[in-house]
Amino acid sequence: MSHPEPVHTFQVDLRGLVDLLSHHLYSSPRVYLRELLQNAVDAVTARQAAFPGAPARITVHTGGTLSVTDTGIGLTEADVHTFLATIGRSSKRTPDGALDGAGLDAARGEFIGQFGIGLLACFVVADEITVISRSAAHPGAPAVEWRGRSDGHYTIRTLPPSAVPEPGTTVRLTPRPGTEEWTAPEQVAALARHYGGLLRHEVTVVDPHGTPSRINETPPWEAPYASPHARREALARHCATTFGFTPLDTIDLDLPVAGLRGVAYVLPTAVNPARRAGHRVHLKGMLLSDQAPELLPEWAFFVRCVVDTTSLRPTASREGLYEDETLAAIRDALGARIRDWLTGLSASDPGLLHRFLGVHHLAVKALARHDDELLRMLLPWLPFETTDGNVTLEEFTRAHATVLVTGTVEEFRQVAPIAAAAGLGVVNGGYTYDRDLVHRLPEIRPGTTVTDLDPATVSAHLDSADPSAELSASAFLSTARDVVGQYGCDVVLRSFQPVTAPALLLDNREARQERTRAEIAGESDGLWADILGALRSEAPRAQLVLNHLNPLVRRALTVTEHGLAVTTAEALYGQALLMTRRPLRAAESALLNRAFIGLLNHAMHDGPHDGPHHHDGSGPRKEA
Ligand SMILES: Nc1ncnc2c1ncn2[C@@H]1O[C@H](COP(=O)(O)OP(=O)(O)OP(=O)(O)O)[C@@H](O)[C@H]1O
Repeated sequence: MSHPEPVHTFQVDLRGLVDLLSHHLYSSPRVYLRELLQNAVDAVTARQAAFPGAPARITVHTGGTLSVTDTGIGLTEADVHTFLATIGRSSKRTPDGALDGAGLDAARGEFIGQFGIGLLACFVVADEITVISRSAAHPGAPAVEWRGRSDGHYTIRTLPPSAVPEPGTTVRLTPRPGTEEWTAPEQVAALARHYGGLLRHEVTVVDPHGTPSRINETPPWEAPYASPHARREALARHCATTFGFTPLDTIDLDLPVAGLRGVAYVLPTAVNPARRAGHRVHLKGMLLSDQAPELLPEWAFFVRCVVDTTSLRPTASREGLYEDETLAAIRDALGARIRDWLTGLSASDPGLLHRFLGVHHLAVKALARHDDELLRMLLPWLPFETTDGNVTLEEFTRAHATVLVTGTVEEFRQVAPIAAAAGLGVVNGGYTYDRDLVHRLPEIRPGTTVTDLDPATVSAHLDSADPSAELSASAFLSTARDVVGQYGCDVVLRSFQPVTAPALLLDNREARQERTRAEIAGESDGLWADILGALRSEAPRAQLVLNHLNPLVRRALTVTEHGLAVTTAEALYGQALLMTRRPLRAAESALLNRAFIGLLNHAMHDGPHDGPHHHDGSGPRKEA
């Protein structure tokens, strides 16, 4: 015979549970006021639903004892046992509504509370809470007084109706020694404004002298204004008091399906894209979080939002947004709104667009790389560093049918003046996103050509020296080719502006890599040398372009004494190296030193210096 096994119920250590919920769920004791306001709002909402036109007021009295009184639905004695005295039970969902069940979904439509634990937050600042209530739904029922203690015990007594003349609820608490700072009158007023500034029902805080202050106001995006200008000004002021900056512009956010309204303020200064901005999210007026980056897509880091919504879900601590499909959908929709604003600007307010891009171009560039439509609309407006200065691609392409892009900032710095003088249009592609973006220009402006700048392109655009000059320079050029050839570099003679530049070293990444490979291969032996040798590529070599217009070069071309020619070639190459602004390798620094000492020796009529010199007479000479 098997007996049915006895079923037990979990035993709950009330003190432990109350302590856990009240002290560890919330980040700061200050949330007690939010929970009290929230319960009052929900009670008023419930009464309004049952009795439209009933009074809807919430009053906070400050002083030694704090009380929050509402004209809400109130509680009968039975309600108190069921809802107030049962942790985790809430009147705001159906009894079988599990935390994500249907009952909860229904409740979310109207109420802010849902978990049935909010009141416990009061035990962070007080050891005892008193609730005095009279039901609006059962006006004949006696008023009831509930006293709950943080050790989990409570008492209930009924009061004569005269003790509580109007339906509604008052929650009263006296701070525990040490927590008075959270219930001090100014603190309570500040907290009430912080959390309840956008509540829809009248909220008043009364100071110990009996002076009332109205706490809540119509959200500034909903208030009526005399003109669009007045509205803009009011919103700018709201942004300044809320976030501490005057916005470049204000974007209205309105998603009726999500019961969401609010504004996005455009930051007037650049911010670090990696630091996502915190947005203020209100739930049915009550502030849920003032640090919610998850409200917007990552790319929208140039705005700060304030929104009020009916559809987002809070986490149990009410300090964050519950990451669900609704939040994801809202994020996408708000992202689309901000993007529309941006694309609309080019038509509606180009001046503002320019100012915006002046500050946030990096954000837009990051965004445009993944968004074809945005790219099409904004690429022509984006500023780039070019040989024509800091201009938009629109202006730039008017002057240059072919757009050359450098791969690095250094390349641009070195080549830009010479390329510009030769009539070439070069864009600095060395900054984040720029090279990628410029390469997409032909998609938007058919007929435009975009090419990576390589040494051959530049030297092809420089005028050749006339043949007779080339001929008379051939002896020096040959020596120079031997000398500079050791560094994987060719030498050519051209005429280019500015005349002050003696030489230009055109180098690109592949050429540099090939030199590194050759260098390592030269130093290693055995297997490594073979492998590296096999990797030898036909990468373009660097080019030292000597400027035939430059007086120093003209003088160098006349040097006939071999030792001096070698030293001069080294000096010219060294100077061009310095102009590339890239760090010198050890061999290059050594070359520079050697060249200077060599020149010095010659100047002192010492003749060629006699230290170890691997070019001495060893290079293939073309003439005696
Ligand atoms: N001011 C009030 N007027 C009427 N009923 C109230 C009031 N305050 C609390 N209650 C009742 O007590 C219950 C428990 O309140 P509590 O704040 O602990 O949880 P909740 O508001 O339901 O949910 P949450 O944990 O999300 O705040 C409420 O569901 C409500 O029925």
